[in-house]
Amino acid sequence: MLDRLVESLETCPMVKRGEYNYFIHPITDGVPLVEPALLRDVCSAMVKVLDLNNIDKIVVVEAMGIHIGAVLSVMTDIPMVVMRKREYKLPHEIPVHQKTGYSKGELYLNGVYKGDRVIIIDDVVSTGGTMKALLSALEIAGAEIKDVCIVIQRGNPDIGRPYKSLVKIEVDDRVHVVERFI
Ligand SMILES: O=P(O)(O)OC[C@H]1O[C@H](OP(=O)(O)OP(=O)(O)O)[C@H](O)[C@@H]1O
Ligand SMILES: Nc1nc2[nH]cnc2c(=O)[nH]1
Repeated sequence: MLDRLVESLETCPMVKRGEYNYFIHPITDGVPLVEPALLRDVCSAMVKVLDLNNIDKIVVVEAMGIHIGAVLSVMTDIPMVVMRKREYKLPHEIPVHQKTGYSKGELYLNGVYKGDRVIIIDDVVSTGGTMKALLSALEIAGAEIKDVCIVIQRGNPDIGRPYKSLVKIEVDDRVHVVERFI
């Protein structure tokens, strides 16, 4: 099920972002082309890995969680919430600070309320900064986090709670897939 993901990761191009070795891949960048079969493989694997019983909302973070969340939402009929990089100043909007290995900024959560049973999905976890920001916003909202699944785990980042991933990679001058969880 994940052969296409593994093969495309092991052959994807790398660039430097400062001192950070950044891999460029369709799932994490939408570049150069997102093949439907790859997206289908990833979301089918997520359906197998995630506990989808009694879930109110799928929560993703702008930007490269959106395409995965959209496909999963259509597959499961569970609505999706997108945590944005732009504020809307809606009532109950929750702002948090995001820091990754190469960037920082603000994230704004709307549309999640006390008692919502949510799952979190994202394309990659590296320093864990984005997940920690999202988790803190969901805690403020009073949501119940039922499961977390991230497509690509880069190293062993701690996000302050257990999470699932489909593949684990190590990155030097190229990507090495060191584990596949399904
Ligand atoms: O574990 P971390 O170090 O936080 O890195 C993981 C995050 O990095 C990317 O987000 P980013 O906001 O950089 O880019 P995007 O807008 O292309 O998703 C990616 O989509 C993850 O959310
Ligand atoms: N595409 C991509 N996204 C990331 N987010 C955090 N690290 C990376 C990376 O190396 N590549």
